[in-house]
Amino acid sequence: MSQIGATVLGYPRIGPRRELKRAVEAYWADQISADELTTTAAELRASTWQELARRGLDSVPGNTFSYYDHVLDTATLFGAVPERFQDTGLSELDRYFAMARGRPDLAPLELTKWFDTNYHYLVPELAPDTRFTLAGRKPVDEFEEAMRLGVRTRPVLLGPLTFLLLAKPAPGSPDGFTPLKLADSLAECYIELLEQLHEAGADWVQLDEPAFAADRSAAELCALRDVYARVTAATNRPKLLVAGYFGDPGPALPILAESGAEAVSIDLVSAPELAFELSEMPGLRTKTVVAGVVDGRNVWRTDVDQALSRCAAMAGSVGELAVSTSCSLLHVPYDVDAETGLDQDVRARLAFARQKVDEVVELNRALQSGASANHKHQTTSARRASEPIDEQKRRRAPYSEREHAQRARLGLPSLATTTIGSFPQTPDVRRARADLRAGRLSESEYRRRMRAEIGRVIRLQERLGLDVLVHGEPERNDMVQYFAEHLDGFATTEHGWVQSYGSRCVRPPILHGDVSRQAPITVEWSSYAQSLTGKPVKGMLTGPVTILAWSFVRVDQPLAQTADQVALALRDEVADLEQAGIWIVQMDEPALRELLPLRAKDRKEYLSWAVGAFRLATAAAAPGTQIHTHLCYSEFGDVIDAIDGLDADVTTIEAARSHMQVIDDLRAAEFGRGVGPGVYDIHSSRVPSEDEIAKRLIAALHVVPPERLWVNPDCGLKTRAYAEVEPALRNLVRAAARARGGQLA
Ligand SMILES: CN1c2c(nc(N)[nH]c2=O)NC[C@@H]1CNc1ccc(C(=O)N[C@@H](CCC(=O)N[C@@H](CCC(=O)N[C@@H](CCC(=O)O)C(=O)O)C(=O)O)C(=O)O)cc1
Ligand SMILES: N[C@@H](CCS)C(=O)O
Ligand SMILES: [Zn+2]
Repeated sequence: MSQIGATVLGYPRIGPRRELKRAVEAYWADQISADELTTTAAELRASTWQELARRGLDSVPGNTFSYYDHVLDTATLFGAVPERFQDTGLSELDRYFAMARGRPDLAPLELTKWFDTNYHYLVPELAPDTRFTLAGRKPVDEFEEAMRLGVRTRPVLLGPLTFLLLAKPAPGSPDGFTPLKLADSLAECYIELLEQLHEAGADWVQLDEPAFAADRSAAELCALRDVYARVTAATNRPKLLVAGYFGDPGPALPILAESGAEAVSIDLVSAPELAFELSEMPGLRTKTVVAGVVDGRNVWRTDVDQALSRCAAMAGSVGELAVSTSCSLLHVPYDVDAETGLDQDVRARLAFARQKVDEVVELNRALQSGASANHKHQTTSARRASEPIDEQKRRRAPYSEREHAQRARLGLPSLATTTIGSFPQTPDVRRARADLRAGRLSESEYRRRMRAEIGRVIRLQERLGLDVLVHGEPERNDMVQYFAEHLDGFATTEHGWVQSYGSRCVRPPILHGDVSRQAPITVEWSSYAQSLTGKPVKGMLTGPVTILAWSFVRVDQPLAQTADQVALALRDEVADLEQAGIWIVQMDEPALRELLPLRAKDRKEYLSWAVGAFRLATAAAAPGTQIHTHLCYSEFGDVIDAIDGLDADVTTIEAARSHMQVIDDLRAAEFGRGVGPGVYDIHSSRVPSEDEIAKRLIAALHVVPPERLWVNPDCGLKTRAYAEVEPALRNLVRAAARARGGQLA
């Protein structure tokens, strides 16, 4: 049987030119048939396997393809389809997409972020009566498909424990039910699947268990031991590689070391100290340890000497040593070579997925030959920013004084209505930007079109009767990339797409050096919008933590220091907006929760610098300038104190999807400033009724006094269409008016 040798834990699947995104979206729009979609998918899989084999991997991961999300794939594979999606009369493929995206009459599964990355998965819903069955053949079919092309893959499956730990109890489940209670029945299905893969000729299967990089209870660790005892005891099965990543698996590692699995992989990028601790785990002496020395989540070339010395440290403690990436390469773009516009110095320091495959192969070769490679790649610049000054993180007046000054200046009503910033990015707007990039449109014509769009957005908001207007962000391709394109110290890519969720992708900027701002970035657009209306226009900025969270960051200085550099640049932007007569500035921090360390012991330090960076960016604002912040995409209950610590005058926060759960969190924290719990779920095309919004306002008014309650959607409207946005906002404004008039009871 083959050894693992050089491998990667997973690979991007959207296609080097986003072929899958385009095909899936065309299928949804009825522009191509299911057959055409499956053909594109098969072509993408084939080219991935062939390329990975050609580049010299000894073990090629399989089953890394997904039409939407690998957690959803796992749920459907094991028959965990919530009742509302059964008997719909839909084809298997359409039912799968309905679970992901919903239908007018069917709520989708909840979407949430994958550990501390910018990828989002669909949350399986499990109930006490969920009966797992092996309902599909995807991993087996794809294994056989690859075999026909001459590649024996190593099918990658989401591990049973991580699957259960990522799931949530289905609505209506009794108190005390946890998905983990279904472990026995799920283990049986894994055994059946492993038998099928064995029969098909798979010699290795990878089971991903990243959930153990977070704090886990004794019961969860026990379940890990029991399930793996059961699964590994199966007789007709391939060898098992259990992959832990995104951090130190802590007490899970000795359990896996003593289990019957033939291999474990460890993430030596996030937990390099593990390389020196394996000697304490005798169970590993008979196992293959897959050393995750090539960073699967960042884009810097690997320091070969450092990687080899980590491998060398493990040599005496393990059976076989294999070389790999720290995690799946899902989180990095395909190919540096496609980026012809990048600065040469920056480019020379980068490795995307393809280059990382080459690095793994090269490292494994060096390891086998016992040679120490003499390549040295300095990952990032070593320049240092000046120390942040604590006084710069405090506003000039306490909230009570600021509230007074802002009330006098802005004269807003109770339950003031606003939106979160972006309005629909219409095909015309996106096309104009594509034309600008391609040189088909001049810079001045592009600006003229964006101003025309801003004019339309302002007129619409005036017609609807909103109180605080926005310019609509038409000029932004993305809320982080746009700022990166205007700041020194960042590089941006042309083709560096990474899947964020489903067919949606982002191009994370590359933060490679010291960050600074040469000139105002947003002032021109916000002041143009303000010139068109007598109502206040909110300036719109992305906060330092979110800019870091959604970029590839330098690793040669602490993140806290980089955050303060970004914050100082934004601080200048806030000052310029004030200077231009913008009295309300929103600094979005949707990713504040996203960077929260997986282990509780590391959180205090993170929250301290993250909150500090936000304050550094905003605190210089005059007391009469109203600072808003906006948070979304997460549940914020466990960071509510940090949100309070941001000291923003108004916090708008996603709430509609979580049934206004945030209201209870705010009550518990005695949150004493302006708050806008989102009353309209912008993730769905459904138009919320006036009554429904009014009910949400009633719930909020139990906790927040009317003069501090803001009425707004959950998040920006960029992914929606005007046909939905206009009636939804009309209902929102009407519901607020009813509430102001006390007509809610
Ligand atoms: C809020 N979220 C974000 C995250 N990370 C970010 N960096 N940004 C975010 O907004 N993480 C958490 C969440 C994730 N959510 C989303 C939501 C929506 C998207 C999304 O819609 N992505 C778009 C791409 C956006 C973009 O960069 N647009 C560019 C390029 C557009 C493009 O593809 N152009 C075409 C030509 C178009 C034409 O001719 O009509 C082309 O180049 O081929 C732009 O507007 O200029 C997506 O389509 O996937 C992502 C994450
Ligand atoms: N201002 C941004 C925030 C998104 S989280 C928007 O409205 O799209
Ligand atoms: Zn948002």
